[in-house]
Amino acid sequence: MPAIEVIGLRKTYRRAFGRRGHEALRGVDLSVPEGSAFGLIGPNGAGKTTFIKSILGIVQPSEGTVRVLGGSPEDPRIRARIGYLPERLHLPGSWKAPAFLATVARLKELKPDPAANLRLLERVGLTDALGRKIGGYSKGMRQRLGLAAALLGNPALLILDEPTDGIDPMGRVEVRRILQEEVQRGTTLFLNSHLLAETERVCDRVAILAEGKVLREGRLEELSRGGARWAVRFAPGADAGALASAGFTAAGTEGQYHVEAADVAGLNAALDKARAAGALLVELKRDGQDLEAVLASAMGVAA
Ligand SMILES: Nc1ncnc2c1ncn2[C@@H]1O[C@H](COP(=O)(O)OP(=O)(O)OP(=O)(O)O)[C@@H](O)[C@H]1O
Repeated sequence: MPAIEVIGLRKTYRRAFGRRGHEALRGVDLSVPEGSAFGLIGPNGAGKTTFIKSILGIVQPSEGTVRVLGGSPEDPRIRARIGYLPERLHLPGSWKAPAFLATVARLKELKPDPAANLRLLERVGLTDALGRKIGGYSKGMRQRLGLAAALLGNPALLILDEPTDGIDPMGRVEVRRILQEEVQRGTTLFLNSHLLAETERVCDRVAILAEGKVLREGRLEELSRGGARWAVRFAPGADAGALASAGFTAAGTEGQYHVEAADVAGLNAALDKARAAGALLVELKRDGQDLEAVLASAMGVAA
């Protein structure tokens, strides 16, 4: 069962006095596998936030069906299993973080657990700010608190709209680590981020949305064409003949090779053969397009 299943989703925002509305989503089909880390990318105004609000039942679709965790997003039992970080977070400025989390936990009908809430605030890096009023928080601190609120109650599905907006580079590393831990725990992650490098590092599947339509969708390595090819650097002195018979082709520069591998197991099998022949691995990277290039070429198709 997919964590999110959307078929034929359309959303037209109505305008006053019967004027023609704005079509933010124009027939979106999307299936997000359970346990995946799914990234939604696309230009400003593509409909990403509208899509997220539709799968949360905040925006009423004009057409189409939305199923989340096997049920309706309007079902309170389904909503209780979703953690959501909105793009624009409204926080009570005169409150402190522990009181805010306790209130969110109560709204989510969770058992009061102040110690668990404090651990969560520590996890998002807010321990030093516990005594401060939220109104004095920086943008990044507000985002961290929003993330803590989304993580309350170990949700089965995490939907995050620009989670690292305003967070400094080191903070982004921490947030990324938290998201990776959540995915390892089995949580499905649905991420909308303008930071493509972020999406690339965290997500295994990506959909490109533009002008209310999905232009491309799939596994990250499938989208970044050439994803089956890896660039490998071995320490000087590697046996070129042995490397060739293990499937490595020399790339010109000393020690630099390419290898084709359909999956991670195939890649490791080739590396095992190289190491068995005495070659020492120095560097390994995917030899494909990055997400920015994938997005640019998809947008070219759309133009
Ligand atoms: N409440 C609304 N009423 C009318 N139009 C809206 C409303 N919300 C969004 N829109 C319009 O729908 C389109 C899609 O907006 P949306 O916020 O979903 O895009 P987005 O991909 O999230 O953009 P961004 O990356 O800039 O946040 C835009 O043209 C926007 O102006």
